[in-house]
Amino acid sequence: MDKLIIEGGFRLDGEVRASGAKNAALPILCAAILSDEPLVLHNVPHLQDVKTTLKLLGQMGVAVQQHGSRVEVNAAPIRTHIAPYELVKTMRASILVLGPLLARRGEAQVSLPGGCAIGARPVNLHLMGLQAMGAQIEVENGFINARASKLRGAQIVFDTVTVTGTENLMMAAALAQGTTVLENAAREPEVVDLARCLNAMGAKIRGAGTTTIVIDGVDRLHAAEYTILPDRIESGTFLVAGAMTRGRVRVTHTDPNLLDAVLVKLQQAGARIRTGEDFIELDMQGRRPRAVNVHTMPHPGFPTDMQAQFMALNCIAEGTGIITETIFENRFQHALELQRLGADIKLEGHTAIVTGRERLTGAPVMATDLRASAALVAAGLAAEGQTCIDRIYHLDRGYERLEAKFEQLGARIRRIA
Ligand SMILES: CC(=O)N[C@H]1[C@@H](OP(=O)(O)OP(=O)(O)OC[C@H]2O[C@@H](n3ccc(=O)[nH]c3=O)[C@H](O)[C@@H]2O)O[C@H](CO)[C@@H](O)[C@@H]1O
Ligand SMILES: C=C(OP(=O)(O)O)C(=O)O
Repeated sequence: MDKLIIEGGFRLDGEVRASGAKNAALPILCAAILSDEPLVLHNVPHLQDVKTTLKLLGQMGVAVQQHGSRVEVNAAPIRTHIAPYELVKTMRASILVLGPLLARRGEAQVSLPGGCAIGARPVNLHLMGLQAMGAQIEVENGFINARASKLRGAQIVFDTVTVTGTENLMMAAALAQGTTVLENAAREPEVVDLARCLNAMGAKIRGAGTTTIVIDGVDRLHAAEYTILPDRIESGTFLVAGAMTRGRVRVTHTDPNLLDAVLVKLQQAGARIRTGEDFIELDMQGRRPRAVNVHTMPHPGFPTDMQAQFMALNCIAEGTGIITETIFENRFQHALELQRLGADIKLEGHTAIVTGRERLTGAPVMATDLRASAALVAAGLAAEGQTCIDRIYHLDRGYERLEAKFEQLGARIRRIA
């Protein structure tokens, strides 16, 4: 198993390019199932979850061609509606084939998904929505078996805001008979990106980015070409690491509008932030960050996918910061590992009280999930001495060439097999 070795305690200084967003690329790749014409995508990030999705699509008979960040997916030859456990278990987003398979083929057999162990993560709202659209669904032997001769438009109110739930139903509704209204829908930029791509394929979706999305079903979707939006969580991860090392980091090919809640917190932490249309520059001017309070919320609130990185920031900041996680019930596993680097963290239910230490010291640690791993990398870069991070396959699921990009910023980081 690969590990990362970090020699920490040095300022990051430099420029790094953001990749395309994992959480937009994954649903958009699944959207290709809805059409029998090619979907050409640009800015697709090279990371393990994308590879797994392409393998899953390939196994269903979908034709895939990849040249760098350009991926062409053609679902004309699709021949099966089964998403097997072996592939689905590694990746939460594989549930996103359910809606498209059901809409296009009238049938889907999808293993219950895996992914980051950050909470129970049920899919009841995905299933409830599809049932409201006329699907018959049974869960048996670890598989969701769904059937519908033709999905019908429906009025669906989500009990809880769900990102992939909104995406799955939006895709299913694109080919349903009649109009679907999704109430209390997720407003994440990745939901908007999916809606834009579907509309480029001929779907009739309006309201994406608000809490009410209206989808007029169409008979078929056609070929399209689309560019995936930048990864706001990857961008935010580089900025936090820059702040923790009292450095200067410029992220290019990104979109500052996607990171409002995160940039506010970085400014509160004492960072000087400068933005342009497609870049964000953070400069700590050599100063130690100040601790900040963070309360995770659905978009446009503070993203849970940046919570671990801000906990790491508070570990080395001046003062005490309170982190409240409201989305996932088990997303504090990084706290125990950060304590190995000398952090002062008290956990009380879904709250973590973090008192910053002047210095952290390197230690062997274990990555437990994707953003926990990113937090450990940032902490390792700020800690004095050597940090060795084990189980980095979590990191490879969601970051493209992470160590190469950090090296570009001056980090002393290497991968060992
Ligand atoms: C591939 C992808 O885009 N993953 C993102 C997506 O995950 P994902 O879409 O899985 O997360 P959700 O938005 O669905 O989860 C939000 C909350 O709703 C609950 N819930 C969800 C569905 C359901 O049917 N029933 C239910 O109770 C979940 O347990 C959780 O407590 O949004 C999360 C929240 O921003 C991010 O952390 C993930 O990075
Ligand atoms: C939790 C995440 O991913 P997933 O939903 O794919 O497990 C994430 O991207 O932080």
